[in-house]
Amino acid sequence: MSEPTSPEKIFPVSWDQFHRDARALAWRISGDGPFEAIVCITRGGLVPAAVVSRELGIRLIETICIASRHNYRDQGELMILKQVAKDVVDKAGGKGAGVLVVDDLVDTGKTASVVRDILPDAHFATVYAKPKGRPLVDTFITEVSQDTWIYFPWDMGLAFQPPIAKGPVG
Ligand SMILES: O=P(O)(O)OC[C@H]1O[C@H](OP(=O)(O)OP(=O)(O)O)[C@H](O)[C@@H]1O
Ligand code: HPA
Ligand SMILES: [Mg+2]
Repeated sequence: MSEPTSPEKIFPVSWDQFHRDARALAWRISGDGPFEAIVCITRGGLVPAAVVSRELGIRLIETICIASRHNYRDQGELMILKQVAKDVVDKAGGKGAGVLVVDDLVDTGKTASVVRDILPDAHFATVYAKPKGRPLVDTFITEVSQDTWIYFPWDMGLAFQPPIAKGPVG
């Protein structure tokens, strides 16, 4: 079932800001390791996972491929397109101890709870968090309100801005 999602506020994030926030995430979790592997939740987790793996020197990177928003913002059925490889799940007792799970954000928490079921002892880190999903993450950098939509740099491009004096367009 899709949920009605029409956030009132927007939070646009530039590449520069995202890099700084992802690096801050690496700093914050640097004392929580050591981590043997990163499990990155694609696609949004790919970029922060690259930054965190570089900062913390973690070279074993696995993915779990999950899609839930098939029509842009509206959340639909959550589909696991690719599972975590067995050798990574089997590390440190089979519950994810020593594994760092990385995603761009936690919103309703549905994606995070599915991954937690697979890796209950993993450390779960996201760059951004909304209140509903926040209890499911161990570490995040910035919290935004539930009615805020985060625009990631890979979803945006440069666009002409009409002068303020021209008034609102449309
Ligand atoms: O907490 P939730 O409400 O589950 O939402 C958070 C998830 O939604 C987005 O992924 P999406 O399924 O849209 O796929 P994408 O990463 O490929 O953009 C985002 O990257 C998170 O993984
Ligand atoms: N922005 C981008 N993708 C998302 C969001 C958001 O606020 N919530 C869930 N997926
Ligand atoms: Mg995602």
